[in-house]
Amino acid sequence: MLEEFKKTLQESPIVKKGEYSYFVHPVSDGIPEMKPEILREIVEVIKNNSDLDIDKIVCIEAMGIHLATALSLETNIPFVVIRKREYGLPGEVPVFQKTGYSEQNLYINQVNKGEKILLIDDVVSTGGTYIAVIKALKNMGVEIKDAIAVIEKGEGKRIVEDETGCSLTTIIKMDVINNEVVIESTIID
Ligand SMILES: O=P(O)(O)OC[C@H]1O[C@H](OP(=O)(O)OP(=O)(O)O)[C@H](O)[C@@H]1O
Ligand SMILES: Nc1nc2[nH]cnc2c(=O)[nH]1
Repeated sequence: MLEEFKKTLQESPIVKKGEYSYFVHPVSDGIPEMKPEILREIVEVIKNNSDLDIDKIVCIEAMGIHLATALSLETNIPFVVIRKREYGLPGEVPVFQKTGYSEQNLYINQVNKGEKILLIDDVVSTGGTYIAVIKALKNMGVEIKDAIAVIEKGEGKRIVEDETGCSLTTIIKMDVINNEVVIESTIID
């Protein structure tokens, strides 16, 4: 279980974004090509480790979308996308997202007070994205039953949990050391 995911992650090219060492992997970038078995394994692990008594899956553009799609097809639970585009629809909530290499606004639409959700994204690294999104969803009165970041890079999980009080499930913990991906643990170890 997770063998192909671990192997491909270890083979990730590393590119520099300023000082930031950015790994490139199908789960987090859509390149190199995604092997369907990696997605299947991720969905299986999420199903086994989540409360699926929820109203919807909520993912973050762009690289949460294929994960939410795969999970939705497998569970029959609908999903919505927190977009990078502003729509100006009634109730839209803007969220300022700052990562290790970028900053921009995200926009939450069609997630309602009192709804139970599973939040999913591909990576947690500095924690900037999850902290901003979780705080906004909590302020909106949304019940986050599970928050999942498939790949945990560095200390992102702890940072998010300390800052939001919301527990974050991650499937693979890794870091980039001396220009290479080092896998530290997986959820099934
Ligand atoms: O923990 P953080 O440091 O905040 O990093 C995590 C975020 O970075 C990536 O998003 P990015 O903004 O690169 O967008 P993408 O999904 O469109 O690639 C990733 O999808 C997370 O949303
Ligand atoms: N693909 C990818 N996404 C990220 N999101 C935050 N950090 C990273 C990274 O190093 N690689």
